[in-house]
Amino acid sequence: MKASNAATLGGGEINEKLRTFHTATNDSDEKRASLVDHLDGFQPQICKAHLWHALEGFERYPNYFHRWKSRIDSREQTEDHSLSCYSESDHSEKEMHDLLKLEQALRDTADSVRRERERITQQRTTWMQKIPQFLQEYPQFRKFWDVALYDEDWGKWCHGILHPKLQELVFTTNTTTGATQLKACPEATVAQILSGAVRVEWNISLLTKLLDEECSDVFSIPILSGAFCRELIQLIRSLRQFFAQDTTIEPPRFFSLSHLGITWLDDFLFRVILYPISIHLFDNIHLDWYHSFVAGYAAQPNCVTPRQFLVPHTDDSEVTLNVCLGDEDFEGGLLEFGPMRGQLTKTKIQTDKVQPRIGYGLLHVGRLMHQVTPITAGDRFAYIVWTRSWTDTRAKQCPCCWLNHRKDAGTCICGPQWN
Ligand SMILES: O=C(O)CCC(=O)C(=O)O
Ligand SMILES: [Fe+2]
Repeated sequence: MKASNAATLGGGEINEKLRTFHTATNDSDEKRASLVDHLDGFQPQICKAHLWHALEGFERYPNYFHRWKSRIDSREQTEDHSLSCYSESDHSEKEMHDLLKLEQALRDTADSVRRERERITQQRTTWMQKIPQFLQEYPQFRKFWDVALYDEDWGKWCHGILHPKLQELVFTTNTTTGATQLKACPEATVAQILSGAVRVEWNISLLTKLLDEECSDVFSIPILSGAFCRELIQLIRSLRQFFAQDTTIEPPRFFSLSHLGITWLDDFLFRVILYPISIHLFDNIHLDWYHSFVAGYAAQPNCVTPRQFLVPHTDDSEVTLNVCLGDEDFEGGLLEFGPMRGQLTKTKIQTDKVQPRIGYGLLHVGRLMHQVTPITAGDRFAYIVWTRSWTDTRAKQCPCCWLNHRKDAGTCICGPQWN
């Protein structure tokens, strides 16, 4: 099945979903009301907090479920002023019933993880099966899939891809052999760096020459050449059009070139730019994984450029790299940066405007508020790489505290005071 155009057009919402907002208070009041009159109130399948409590409780003390009887006892006593009509065996049955419900909720969760894994695998296989046909129609893009690139030396590899300033500062020529080398790791081959077998380390003086602080906590760095950005845009447009023609498959909603078999660009951006530079810029962050996608914008959104603007948000990332690809003549589409997540007040937020420059990447932590102003003319493409780290800020906080902007986790089930 092919998704309808309407489903793939976003118009600036995060994740391009249509959202209906309820206030948090109404939501939880309603939920509480429906659960409170229900003697059998444990609902791990519909109430995530119940599932969490049961799991955490299980972890923390033995016989967790035995304690749950007290709720029934006290209700019985206040309502009837008599002893509970529940017998011991009723209580045991309830415990067993709750355990069964917990097991079921966990099985359902595992099932949906499995279904998602199968869906993703199937979807990627389908997309990859279409690539040979795409390359028949568009042979000019063959080199993007050419894995032989990995065997090239750095000189051939980066020719035409990198911004001249990056190339000049990061590469050097071996005077004896004449081969181009990465200054930071002179002995390393393209394949070793892109696979992560050899780690790149930047020194501060090199970074000082390359980086500019565009506004507080947002750094820019020249990465890709203008010509390569143009080629990338042509590739993205052609892929979009190719997939849009095919009514038998669901097209990728956001283009991740890696999911279509082009992994070297992401590997380069992660291993040469994001990982080693973040260590210096963002408090010694060591990044673990990355996910990239292309965001396309136009004054009149369509399937190639589905957004017109982007609402204020923070990213699902520890550090984000946002490389502006162009087009050359787009107007509007400024990036506005606000405060860090959680520092937002009810008053109008102070923002800094940054004009994206073609080929330049912006590096910022994902929890910095940002938005994209409406495009007024032309098309605008951004190559976004989100990264995460299992040892840094986002991974240290439970998702519930994160989403609720809790600074002090004491009120959350994950906090040390919870018992
Ligand atoms: O298009 C941009 O410059 C920013 C996109 C972005 O912030 C996002 O997709 O999360
Ligand atoms: Fe973002």
